[in-house]
Amino acid sequence: MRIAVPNKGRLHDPTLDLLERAGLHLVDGADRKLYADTVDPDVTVLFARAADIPEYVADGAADVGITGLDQVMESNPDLVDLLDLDYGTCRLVLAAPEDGDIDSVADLDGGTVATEFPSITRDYFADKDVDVDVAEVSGATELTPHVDIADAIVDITSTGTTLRMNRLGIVDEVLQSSVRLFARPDTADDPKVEQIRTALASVLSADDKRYLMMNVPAERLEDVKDVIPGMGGPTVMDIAGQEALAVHAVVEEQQVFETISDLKAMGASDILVTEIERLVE
Ligand SMILES: Nc1ncnc2c1ncn2[C@@H]1O[C@H](COP(=O)(O)OP(=O)(O)OP(=O)(O)O)[C@@H](O)[C@H]1O
Ligand SMILES: O=P(O)(O)OC[C@H]1O[C@H](OP(=O)(O)OP(=O)(O)O)[C@H](O)[C@@H]1O
Repeated sequence: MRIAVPNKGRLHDPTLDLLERAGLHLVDGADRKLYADTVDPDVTVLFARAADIPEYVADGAADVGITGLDQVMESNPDLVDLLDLDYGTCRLVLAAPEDGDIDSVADLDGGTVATEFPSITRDYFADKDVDVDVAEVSGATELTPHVDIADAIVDITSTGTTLRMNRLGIVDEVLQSSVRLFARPDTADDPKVEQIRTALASVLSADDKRYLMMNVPAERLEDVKDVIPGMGGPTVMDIAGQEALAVHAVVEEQQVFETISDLKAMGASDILVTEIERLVE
């Protein structure tokens, strides 16, 4: 099983972090290599450009890939999106000069749009029934409307800084993107692919949860159970030679603060809150 991951750029580090947290540590992950083995003898990592990864998966050079949805949609929309990994979050937008006369998609009829995403852009305008020339560029897209190469652009934005700096305003949103785990339709159901999907999903599930451990007076157990919004109820254990019970539960991170106040009011003591590495649901 081969996983294609970004070899550089903003997606490289978070992707390797995620693999590591999922238990797929690289065993010889020196930078700038093409391949790396992982601790799982059946899983190899293939490093490739973020934009090339969908092609590698489609061609069979890799079995699954991790890259932005924008890259998948541009290269091969037939690939199967298995899991939203929740980073590399950005939007592909149609933008035009703020002081120009393009206020709507229809205003671009007969015009030119520059983009690094020609396929998505063509599909978008075909869908809107607006006739444009698409000029493919390989970077610095934001400059093109100011040098008369294009009337508008389709490009990535996240904070909006780049558009603002180039005095471009958003006309419409074309696609919301984030990093995905994806596969070919014929391998999407493979048990090993499912194993990788489960491992990555377990890291995401653990991210917004905390493990709570505490001692609870036996007579307050039912009250404590009521305030712990844990998954499937808490685990309750006797403590040798003591009246109190040990109670463990998984709770949503954003509920930890409130839950602890309630628990203390019920006499819970020695409350420990820890992070969870993985949670297989
Ligand atoms: N500003 C951003 N905020 C969040 N995600 C982004 C941003 N820009 C790009 N991305 C996501 O990261 C992916 C890769 O972008 P990045 O800029 O790291 O690669 P790249 O520069 O195209 O790589 P290469 O240099 O190999 O061509 C994009 O396809 C998109 O999904
Ligand atoms: O809305 P913002 O937060 O300003 O982000 C948007 C910018 O981020 C990306 O470029 P990046 O910084 O990765 O440079 P590159 O595409 O030249 O690698 C993208 O191509 C935009 O230009």
